[in-house]
Amino acid sequence: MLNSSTCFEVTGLTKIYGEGSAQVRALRGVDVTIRDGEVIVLLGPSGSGKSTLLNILGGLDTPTDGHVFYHGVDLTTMSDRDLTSYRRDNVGFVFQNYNLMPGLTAEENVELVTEIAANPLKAAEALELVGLGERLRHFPSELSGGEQQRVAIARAIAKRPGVLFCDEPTGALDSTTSLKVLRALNRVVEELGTTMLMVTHHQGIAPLAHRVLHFKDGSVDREVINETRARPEDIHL
Ligand SMILES: Nc1ncnc2c1ncn2[C@@H]1O[C@H](COP(=O)(O)OP(=O)(O)OP(=O)(O)O)[C@@H](O)[C@H]1O
Repeated sequence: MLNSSTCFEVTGLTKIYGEGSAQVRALRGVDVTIRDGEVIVLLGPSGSGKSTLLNILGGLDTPTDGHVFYHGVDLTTMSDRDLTSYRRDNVGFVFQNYNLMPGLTAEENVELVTEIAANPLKAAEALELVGLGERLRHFPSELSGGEQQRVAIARAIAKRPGVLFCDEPTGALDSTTSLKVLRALNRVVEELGTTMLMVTHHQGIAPLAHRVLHFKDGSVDREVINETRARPEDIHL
């Protein structure tokens, strides 16, 4: 297992959406500790709270109760302004939809982030890391779905975030393309040491994790530790 310090300490995390009869308990007192450099895969049925946990840890949403400490600092008591700084300085997000700017090239899409980051990779370096060093001047419409997702990954990691959150990053891709995207993510975590949390419906991705959290009804129902992480070359989707 990793010999590193605590990245996230999550205690009693509860999220209730809505009120009265429309109330949904998305998280029911989640306790989990995540270490720096860990790769975590979150699995579980639709609606079991995976994205809600990711969004709260990423500072995109706030809990109803409980605490999230990032390197010892409690996100749940931060002002909106501090939470914005936390997101800007520490967090990268990759979603199922690539959300690239259609009028900008791959390089320019990544530069949108590198221009405002403190110690970024060069956009070209970030694109090189995800295997798109030859596609800098291409527009999103000139790239395949998997290539567009890799631009989105380059954009997310160019600021060298401490944590990378991926919500169904391969959800819109076929298995061959998914493996290319997973290879790019794997290279990022290995070369930059980024902590990564990935929500997926694809059980076959689980061997890539140090630890797999199985969600059920807003809780972590079961946790599986992989003694050895598989490489993307070794899994079949
Ligand atoms: N903004 C919101 N308003 C109201 N309910 C919400 C909101 N976001 C999520 N929920 C509800 O909270 C519960 C948990 O949702 P969440 O998206 O975390 O699940 P999930 O495990 O990520 O599901 P999926 O695999 O389908 O993405 C669901 O019942 C969902 O409908």
